[in-house]
Amino acid sequence: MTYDVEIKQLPGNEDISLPAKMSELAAGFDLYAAVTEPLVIEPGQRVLVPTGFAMAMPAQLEAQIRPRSGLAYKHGITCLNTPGTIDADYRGEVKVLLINLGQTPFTIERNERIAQMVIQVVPQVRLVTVDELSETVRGAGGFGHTGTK
Ligand SMILES: O=c1ccn([C@H]2C[C@H](O)[C@@H](COP(=O)(O)OP(=O)(O)OP(=O)(O)O)O2)c(=O)[nH]1
Ligand SMILES: [Mg+2]
Repeated sequence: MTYDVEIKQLPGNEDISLPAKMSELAAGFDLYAAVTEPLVIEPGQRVLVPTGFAMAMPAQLEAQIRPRSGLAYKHGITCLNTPGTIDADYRGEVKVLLINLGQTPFTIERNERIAQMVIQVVPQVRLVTVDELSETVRGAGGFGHTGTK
């Protein structure tokens, strides 16, 4: 099924590319930095990077902001809150929270691709409060209880 998702370029960002897929079957739309001037992220520093656009999705969708593996592998640049969550009712500018986990400063240029956005269907769920939960073999086991590591 194909969903229509509205995106709106925000004033002053006409030169910033809108989210775009880099290959025909790419899962994510790459997001571009709307920084006004080159932005240096020092090792260990986190920055909230504007993208220059806002969006409106049908109620059953969410958008996830994920790191780009190339930036992560080559420079240690990743999303701190990965995956970031864009709610269907959010109308503000989409922003990307980056952190530099590398050992050297990294400079983001205006209109550079900094992250990607994957849009997914969120099942409509109702939470039902109960006194007893159904039993399972796993029960309360977790956090590695099936192995030694
Ligand atoms: O990487 C992100 C994460 C969030 N947002 C925007 C869209 C999202 O709908 C809103 C709220 O995000 P979230 O629910 O993760 O943050 P919160 O700390 O719970 O804030 P709020 O109280 O506004 O929900 O912020 C972004 O632009 N980029
Ligand atoms: Mg929230």
